[in-house]
Amino acid sequence: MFGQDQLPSDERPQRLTTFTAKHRFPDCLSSIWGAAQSSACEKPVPIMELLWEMPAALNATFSKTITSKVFLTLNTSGWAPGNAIWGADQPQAPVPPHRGKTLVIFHHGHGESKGCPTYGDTEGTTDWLNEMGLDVATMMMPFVDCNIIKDQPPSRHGWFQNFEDEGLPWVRFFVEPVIKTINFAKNQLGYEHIIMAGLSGGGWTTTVAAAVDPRIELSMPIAGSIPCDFRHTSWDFEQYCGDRWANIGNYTALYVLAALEENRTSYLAFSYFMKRILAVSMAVGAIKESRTMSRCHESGAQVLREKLNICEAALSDFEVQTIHSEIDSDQSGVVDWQEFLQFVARGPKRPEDEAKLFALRTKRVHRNMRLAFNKFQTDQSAVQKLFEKIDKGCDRQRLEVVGNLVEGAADPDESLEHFYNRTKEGGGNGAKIMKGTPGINSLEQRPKELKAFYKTMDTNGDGGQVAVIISRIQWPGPRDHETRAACWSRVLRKVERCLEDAKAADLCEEPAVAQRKFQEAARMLSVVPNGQLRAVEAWADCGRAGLEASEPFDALVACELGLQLVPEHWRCGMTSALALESLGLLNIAEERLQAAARVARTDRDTMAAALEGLRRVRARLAQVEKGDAQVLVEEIQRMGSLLGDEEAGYWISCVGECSRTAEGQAELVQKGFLQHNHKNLAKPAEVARRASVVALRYRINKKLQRYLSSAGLLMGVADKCVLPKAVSHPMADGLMNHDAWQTLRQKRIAVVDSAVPLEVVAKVQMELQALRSGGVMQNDTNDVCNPLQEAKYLPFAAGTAAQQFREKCPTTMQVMQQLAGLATILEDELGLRLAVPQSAMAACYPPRASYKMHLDSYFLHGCKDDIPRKVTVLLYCNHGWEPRQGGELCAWEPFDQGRGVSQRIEPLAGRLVVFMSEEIWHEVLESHGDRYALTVWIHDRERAPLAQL
Ligand SMILES: O=C(O)CCC(=O)C(=O)O
Ligand SMILES: [Fe+2]
Repeated sequence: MFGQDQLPSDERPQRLTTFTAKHRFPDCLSSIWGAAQSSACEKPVPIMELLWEMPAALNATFSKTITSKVFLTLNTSGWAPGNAIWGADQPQAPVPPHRGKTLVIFHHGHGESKGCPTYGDTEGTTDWLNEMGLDVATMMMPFVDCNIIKDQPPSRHGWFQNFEDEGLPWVRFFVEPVIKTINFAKNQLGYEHIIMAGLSGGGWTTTVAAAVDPRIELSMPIAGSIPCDFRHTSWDFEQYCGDRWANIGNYTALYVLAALEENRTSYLAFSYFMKRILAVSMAVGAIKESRTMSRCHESGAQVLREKLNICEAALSDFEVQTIHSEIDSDQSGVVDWQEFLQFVARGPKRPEDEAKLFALRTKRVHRNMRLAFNKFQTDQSAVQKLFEKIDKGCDRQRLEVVGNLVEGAADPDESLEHFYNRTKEGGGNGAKIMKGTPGINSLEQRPKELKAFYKTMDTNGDGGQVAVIISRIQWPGPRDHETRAACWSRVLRKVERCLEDAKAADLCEEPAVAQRKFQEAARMLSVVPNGQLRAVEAWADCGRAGLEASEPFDALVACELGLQLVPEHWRCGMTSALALESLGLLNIAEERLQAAARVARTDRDTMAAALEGLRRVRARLAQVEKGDAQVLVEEIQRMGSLLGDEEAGYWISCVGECSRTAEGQAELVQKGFLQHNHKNLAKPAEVARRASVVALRYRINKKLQRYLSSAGLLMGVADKCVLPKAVSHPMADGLMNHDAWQTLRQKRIAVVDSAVPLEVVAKVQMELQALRSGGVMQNDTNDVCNPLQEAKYLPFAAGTAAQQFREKCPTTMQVMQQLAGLATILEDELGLRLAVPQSAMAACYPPRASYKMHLDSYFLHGCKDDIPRKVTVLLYCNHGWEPRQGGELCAWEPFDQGRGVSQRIEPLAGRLVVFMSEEIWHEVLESHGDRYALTVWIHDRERAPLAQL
């Protein structure tokens, strides 16, 4: 695979231009600061621009021409001999630059020159190299900085996931421009030596390029990668250690290849990653001496820093402690030889990581299957065949129900009768399927029997909802000629078997199996006549086993499902509190334990258990509040492992970086992760610890909401979606004009005034005010970033719940549907594949409420299971809003986390704001009035669960 004969041989770029750019030399600017006109530092620089074009096609949808620009600049020794280019000895008339023998390729990775004004030279590195007498080819990765293209994929490098999924090589799009540039430099321009250096993503590219192309004699990757064994947290798609190609070489092999031949050298500059390596070396050192290493006290870290002659910023106590605890797998506080060897040997692949990877793969397979199913459904006879298969000899009635459900948009709370009538009237695919389904018409003509059918489905006597039917589909119903009673006893036999298996697994200490079996039993028991009490018990056991299997999210969901059946169930309540405790959500755990203690008042033992839990959680809360370093580190680890390396790594490294400077600490306060009085603590590590706990807890809470929502316990977070065409709206077209679409494409955010007529907005506002005074909107006390906001997710698509709201707030419903109708147009205008959840958010920011700086989805920042929000659509409904009432929305430029300038958008009535949920950091400033808004989030179809089979 390696070696020049495998590399592309192109040596002529698709376009070659030369031009002279007025270039402002950064070095110069600083030396004349305040003294002269900055234009005095601008000099014409001759530049040769190469353009490489690579077609990257997967199929009709994923096809782009990837362009890579390379800027060749010659050494500027003519301008200034030596290093001090603006010194007194600068020649009056410069000697024209001449080409040397060595070309340095400097790769800027993700580049940050903001739109390429300085031929990609982000921070003057190219200048500096030129001044040193070197010729430089400056380049960067596809889709960034100078390589941004017209129909840029919004996910940037995440776009290559599609290639990864299909097993097609995509690393070439990053590396081949480098190789071709070397071809050009050597064969066309006659350079004799090639050096390559790069920063960050450029460091990564340097590592990969130097491994495959032996013509690179000297390579210097800076902060680009780290061996995967060190649990590297990547910042962008191409660098994931999970990618197939990275598994081949695990980076380490690539480093070796870069210096394999005698005449080749590679300097690796780890910078940021250095810390982890140092920490491990420290462990080795300590182990060599004493064979064990006790938890690193701060003084220990200090000794280490002194020995290595590095400062605290390079290796913080926090870092040392974190790595120590990572190695200390039994958490005894002491690392022994065994643990250390294990750590080094196992790299990132612990059994639980393997399991997670496996789950991810399974999810992917499921997603593909779902997509396949969607295609399948359009063919009526195929659907019928499918039913036959699912039905497997069960009664006709079930078959028809499946038919109804295929039509989608099933609201679990909708009454069966309403659901049946709606699908019948609904037209489209569902109606066709029903008409073609044998037996359905005959039932329709016999209303009495239809009613009887509803009744048989209403097993728990609460009126019969779609949810019951859905759960019934999950177990085998009565077979042909089987009586209903016989069917139930068959199900009960299955339940008993499940429970036996579960208990056996309990005895064998296989909690994951027990959890699954208890869950299966609980599901069946929930629909068996009079099964509720046993169902709750099974849910409680499922929760307990889930906790033992270290699956607190699942455990919590199980207990909540139990509590839905019997709200006062003590064991479910208690286990749910324990699950919250192990999630690190101590505040809610405390509330739950208080409630459990109240319920348990009559029973001494249970009361004692609740009080014991309460004492433990309160003590923990107090330690966290006090800032106890060890406790905070433990909480960070606990929540970090629940979030996964990638997401946790993102938040911990962001917070860690911010804690080091006053400016960064202010940003943490702005994001809601740091209390004012914790700024300027003696050590940045203390700030980092406190803020990391808050940030991780915030993300855990969000993750929990996704779990609850997927289990149908919470509306509005991970709702099932429908395809955009199912919610297209004739008036959506009028919301945005040509210019607005253009702005959205380019700036990733667009603001449209009077998108909805004022009289309509006034009605919406009145309806929302009425909802709010009816106590329908609620505040999430755990959302530290969004304090005091009150919100309600309104189902706007179908079902009885939507019916209810339609009666209460008809105009709001219409407007929400109109906003959701933007999805089809968004698909066309931005080339996206979208899906629309079936609810939207109505929110009120009362006085003092705000929303700290955030993204609406962190998918591109490592949180791969975040809500798949792609586009945020907001409509403000505040008649006569005045500037003194505050509440402006501040939005930064794409991917700018609040460092540059932001636009301030007042929440004026009828104003529509549309932006890319994963790209635009935004904040709502403190409101001084009751500020109303409607928000529809449009999801990425690839990752959204569709409301169909
Ligand atoms: O109401 C607004 O202006 C924005 C609210 C927001 O950012 C959100 O709910 O995610
Ligand atoms: Fe937001």
